[in-house]
Amino acid sequence: MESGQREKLAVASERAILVACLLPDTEVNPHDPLDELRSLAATAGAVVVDEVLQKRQKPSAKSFLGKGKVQELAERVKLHQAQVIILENDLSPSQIGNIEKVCEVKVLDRSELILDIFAARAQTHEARLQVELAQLEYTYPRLRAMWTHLERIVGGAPAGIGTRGPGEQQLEIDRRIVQRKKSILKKEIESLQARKTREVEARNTDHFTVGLVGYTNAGKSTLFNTVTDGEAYAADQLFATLSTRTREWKLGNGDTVMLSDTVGFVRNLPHHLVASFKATLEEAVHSQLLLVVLDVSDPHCQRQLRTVNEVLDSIGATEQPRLLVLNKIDKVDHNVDLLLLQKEYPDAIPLSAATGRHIDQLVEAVRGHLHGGTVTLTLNLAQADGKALTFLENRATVLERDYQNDRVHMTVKIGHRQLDQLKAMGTSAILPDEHAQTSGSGWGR
Ligand SMILES: Nc1nc2c(ncn2[C@@H]2O[C@H](COP(=O)(O)OP(=O)(O)OP(=O)(O)O)[C@@H](O)[C@H]2O)c(=O)[nH]1
Ligand SMILES: [Mg+2]
Repeated sequence: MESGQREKLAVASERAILVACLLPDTEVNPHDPLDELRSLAATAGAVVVDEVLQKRQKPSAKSFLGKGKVQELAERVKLHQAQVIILENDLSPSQIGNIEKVCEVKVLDRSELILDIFAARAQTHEARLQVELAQLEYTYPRLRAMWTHLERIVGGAPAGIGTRGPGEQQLEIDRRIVQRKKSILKKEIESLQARKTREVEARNTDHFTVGLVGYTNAGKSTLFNTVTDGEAYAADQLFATLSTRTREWKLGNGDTVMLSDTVGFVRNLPHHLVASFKATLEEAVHSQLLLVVLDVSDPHCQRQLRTVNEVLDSIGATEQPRLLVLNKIDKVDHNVDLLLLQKEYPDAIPLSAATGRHIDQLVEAVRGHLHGGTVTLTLNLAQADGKALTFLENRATVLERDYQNDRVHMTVKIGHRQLDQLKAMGTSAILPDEHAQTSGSGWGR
């Protein structure tokens, strides 16, 4: 085949060969380096017909894999009548092109596979815009590079990913048009984000907000449905949820919080996706408490927890407390991971979102965070305490506010961690002693 391998990036029901090139710093499961790629491929609907591993000290500049390995792949493609090669590693456009030339089938890297899944799943207007932008940024240069050494232009409207997002058709369009399209998409997304931020902030002042975060397939949507009678889509596949949903969670005794379900994380999420899905995670970034949901029946749950914490740090969700939820305990009896996690995180709550077991403990813990402690303080506005004031408005619940000249006396409900942050921000702002005192119980957990 001399051209057109990549006219259609979707891999649904295609025969796929999975390949991982293991470099000294490749972050995969050493016992089964292809496990995650396998689930991603299955989620995208590919049929895996073969798996290939190669160990190298560094990638080959030309085709990432060694020359002999690429030859071997070409033979395996023929043997299994494979239609696509999917690599664990992220390749440069020309490396992809070079493997395609030898193997005569299309080649996708991990980021493109994830993009493909996102493209198929994106349901809201915003999610679609984000996927489209990410495809323009990531896939377009790769298609373009391929194109330059193709002699013949394949006409006709492509199916599959090309109809969902910007696919092969874009190849015929001038680069400048793509640039213009990108900036229009960015503007549109920015305005959606700004609106969302305003909505989230408005919600935060009315209600205590709780965000569900975690690795994809951890059970966030199941937990969301269990506690809110919501109807978030829960399914045994990766990235079942692609946009955020928020509902009331009644904790009993008249206590209500707003709970948001969010998109799941995955190791090494392509950075264009991290950037573009930040908006989807906006609710999580701004929520006052994060419930980190972990699937303890997954043998890689420890690693997944690390990924989740890293992603949260990278999107700036660092101010609110994180409460660890050890989900799917109905699937395991005292496995080692569960015991280790409980030892390491004594506040973690083991439960089953599916059966409802120990949900009451979660409710109690959230209630503890909701009530936090009450602090009375005075901000001296003449001393440039605008920052502290904004912080309080966003991160605490203001119960009372009384302006007197250049001072504002406030009573706020605030968590431990937030109070520490407030203090670190400039204690001159807070008049101590008789004005600033903490009261009440139920701090944290
Ligand atoms: N056995 C068991 N299965 C569960 C439990 N919670 C969730 N599941 C199953 O795990 C799968 C994934 O659940 P979801 O709720 O869709 O997971 P998610 O975290 O929302 O996933 P994404 O939306 O992809 O990020 C589904 O098949 C659920 O039925 C549980 O407590 N026990
Ligand atoms: Mg979900």
